[in-house]
Formats: sequence, structure tokens, C-alpha cells
Amino acid sequence: MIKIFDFLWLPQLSIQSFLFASFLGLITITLYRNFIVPYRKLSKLGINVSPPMPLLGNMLDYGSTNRHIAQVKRQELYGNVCGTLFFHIPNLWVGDPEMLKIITVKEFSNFANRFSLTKPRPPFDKTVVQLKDQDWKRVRTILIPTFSTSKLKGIMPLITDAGDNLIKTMSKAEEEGRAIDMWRTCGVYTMKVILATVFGIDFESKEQEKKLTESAARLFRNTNGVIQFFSIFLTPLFRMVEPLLGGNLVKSTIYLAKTAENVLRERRRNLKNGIPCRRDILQQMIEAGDGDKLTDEEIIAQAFIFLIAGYDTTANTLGFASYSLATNPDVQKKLRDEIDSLCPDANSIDYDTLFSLPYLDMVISETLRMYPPAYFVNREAKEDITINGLLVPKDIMVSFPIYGIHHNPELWPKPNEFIPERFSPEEKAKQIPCSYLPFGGGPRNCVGMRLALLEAKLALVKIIQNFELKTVAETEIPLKLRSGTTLSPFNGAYVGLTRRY
Ligand code: HEM
Repeated sequence: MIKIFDFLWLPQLSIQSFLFASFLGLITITLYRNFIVPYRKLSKLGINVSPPMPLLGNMLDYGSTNRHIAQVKRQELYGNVCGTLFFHIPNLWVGDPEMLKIITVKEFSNFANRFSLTKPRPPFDKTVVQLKDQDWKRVRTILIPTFSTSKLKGIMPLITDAGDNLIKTMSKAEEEGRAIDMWRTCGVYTMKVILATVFGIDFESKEQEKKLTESAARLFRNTNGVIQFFSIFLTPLFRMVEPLLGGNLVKSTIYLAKTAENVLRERRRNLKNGIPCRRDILQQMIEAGDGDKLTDEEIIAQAFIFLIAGYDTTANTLGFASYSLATNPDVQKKLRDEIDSLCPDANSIDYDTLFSLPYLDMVISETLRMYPPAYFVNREAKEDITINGLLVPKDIMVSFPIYGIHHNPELWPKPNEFIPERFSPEEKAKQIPCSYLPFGGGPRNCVGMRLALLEAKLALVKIIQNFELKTVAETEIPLKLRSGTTLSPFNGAYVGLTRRY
């Protein structure tokens, strides 16, 4: 009897023990490889490391929508250079302007690429954001002339149309006496600009306009950065599962890509037959490059990345600027005086005038300092390199805490006050290089910066020509922020309007 009992239970016990020991072993190995090793890698550098959680790292520091606050707090606690874990990936945060200058400019060849978390799928693997080294250089070189002053002047009529539409929407809100969310309203404007200029879409009807605008908006409506990330890069599993779960992201992406493909095909046909084409960014991409041209696949990839990189960032900037003007009436008056004297009506808005309004430029610069939509960027270290005595190891993710840098009181006294005068020519001359990075830095900076500034300036001039912005009950003061894929207003940017004429 005892023998039988032994026979039945001992092996069972030993299997249980074996499974338990294996489970413990697996956990220990996983923790060791994905927590202890990367943590040690950072600690060995002699920098302060923010205490991470096993496996999650510092992902939840200060909450998932307060990553901009985490940058400021880390700066206060650990200094301008410190370490965190992005899940298990060691992340070196560099908020020191001197080091940033070396990373972005002097040692550019060692930090030319962004850190890749996943391998993107076609066509997103062909975007200028994702490409590396020579492949990146080739596409970026072809793209640069697309955003030149003369090319941007050519698309002014398309941006002006979208701007007129923005004023119509605002007029309706003013007539109805209701507050308006300038963040969402300006989102419609920046979406129209990208669809018209980059996707080459000439809306044939209101219905088509609505369908296309809604499809593009769907790529952004979900503020969950992770879902957006998967939808953007369309990992195979996501591509299969999302439509089955009733989602529209994959469908919208395919619809937009198909529309752009059709426009491209028609443009190529027209070009062959000598039929003049609309002068937009899509056309510039088709014609750009001498011997070496972008393929259709590459053009569509860039169109998508321009939509992703350009829609939200510029809309957020306009939302933040409208809020800042409403809450700072003195600044708004100064801007209004400048616009009234140098650009008094719709007919006087042209490219050169927009770029010669000094106070407008100062207001936008201060908006981007206080509320940088791209609140962090990163680079990958190609080789081990020592910068100002700090060893930056090969393959490490190097991040720039843009929000933290812009709110560092040593660089920007009274960082939480909206003071456009910080960007007067005299003050600008005193600025420490790399202490202001709303568009990133060095040769890998934002390729769409001029388009973004043109869009923002044109919209703000039109807004100020037509309305006075004021705070109302719906205006949230101070404005609550959300750090997701970009830094945006958490609950919108509501202001009241009074028509000026
Ligand atoms: C206010 C609006 C915008 C802001 C604040 C902004 C900011 C940035 C930042 C910080 C970067 C990373 C730079 C770096 O790594 O050093 C970037 C890259 C980029 N941006 Fe923008 N951006 C804006 C608008 C636009 C627009 C309108 C477009 C295109 C239509 C655009 C296209 C891109 C592209 C393609 C890159 C990647 C460049 C490369 O890797 O070579 N951005 N942007």
C-alpha cells in the first residue's frame, strides 16, 4: 500500500517541484536579462538612474499621460543627464545643451539614426523617419527642395483656402455665441492642408471631403499611443485582428493609400502627356531628384509620414497658441497691433509678409517652448563614444527631454510664464545653442518645419484679423496637458470669440 502510494505521489511531487523550479528559474532569468542587466548597464555609466519597476521600467513614472512632467521631475531630482528603462531598454536622457550640440551636430555620424523599437512593415519602412544612414540621406536629400521657400510659395493658395474655411467655422461659433475648441477646430485645418498639399487631393465634393478627412482623422482619434503606433506601422497581426474587432484604422489607411495611388497615377499620366499639374507637395515629390527619383511606393510612404508628423503637431501648436493669446490679453493686443499695421486684411497675406512679422514669430516660438508638441525625440548610438567625460555605449537609446529642457529654470527663467519677449532678436542672440529644440536638432531635424510655420502663421494672422480671443467659463486655466504620441491639451483648448468687424 505504502509502495503504491510512493509510486503515485513521488513522481507527481517531483513534477510539481520541477515545474515550480522551472517557473522560478524562468522568472529569475527574465528578470535578470530584462531588468538587472539593462539597469546595471545604465548604473555603470556613473549617472543617476530613476528607480525602475521590474519589466515595466519607468513607463509609469508620474502616470502614462504625464510623461512631460516626469521629464521635469527627473531633471530636478537627477540632473540634466540621467537614465531610465523603457520597459527593458536602457534609455539615456540628455538635457544638457552642450552635450546635445555634440550629439546632434558634431558627432552626427554616430547618432544619425533614430532608435527603432520594431521593424516597420512596408510601406512605412520607406519613410524618412524610419530610414537609416545612406538610405535616409538619399530620401532626405530628394525631399529637402520640396519644402523650399519657392515651393512653399506655390502652395500658398491651398493653405489659404483651408484658412478661409477655418475662419468660416469660427464665425459660425461666434454667431451662435458658443465657446470653440481651437485644438479640434485647427485639427480640421491642418488635416485639410496635408490632404490637399501632400496627398494631392482636390476635394471633388463635400461628401468626398468628409469621407477623406474622417479617414485621416481616424488614424489619430485614438489617443492611446500604443494602438496608434501599431496602426501606423501595421504589424501583420494588427492588420489581421483590428478589422475583425470592428476597428477602422486599417481600412482608413488602405483607403487613403488607394486615393493617393490614384492621384499619383493620374499625375504621372498628365506629366507624360504634357498636361499641367497642380503645384503641390505631391507634385514636388514626383518631380524631385535629378537622376535618382522617388518611387511611387516611396512617395506614398512619405505622404503618410507627413500626415502623421504634420497634422497633430501643427494643430496642437495652434490650439496652444490660441489658449495662450486668450489668457494673455496684453500679448494678444501687441500681436493685433502688429498685424493691423503690417498685414491688415486678407489681401495683404503673402509668404514674405507672414515671415516678416517679428512679434508673430516670437509668439509662435514661445508657444513651442512652453508646449512643444514633439516633447521628446531620440537617437541610437552607433558606436561607443565619450562625450564630455560620459561614456555613451553602442546601441543605447539616447533621448532628448525637449519639454524638460524648455522648462529648465536655469535655461528659461520663469519657465511656466508665457513671455514671447524671450525670443526678441536681442534675447535670441543670447540663447544657449540646443536649449530650444521644438523641431529637434542637427541634420535630422524636422524636414517639415517651414511648412508647419507657414501654416501656423497664416492661421494665426487670419484669426487675429477677424476675432478677439477671450477666456470664457469653458476655458481651462491652467490648461491640462496630455503626453501621448504628442503633447496636446487634455480636454481641448476652449476660448470665446468676439468678431472684430
Ligand atoms: C509645429 C509642428 C511640428 C513640430 C513641432 C515638429 C517637430 C518635429 C521634431 C521634434 C522632429 C524630430 C527631429 C529630430 O529628431 O531631431 C520632427 C521630425 C520630422 N518631421 Fe516634424 N514637426 C512639425 C511639423 C511637421 C510637418 C508639417 C511635417 C511634414 C509635412 C513634418 C515632418 C517631419 C518629418 C518627415 C520628420 C522626420 C525627419 C527625418 O528623420 O529626417 N513635421 N518633427
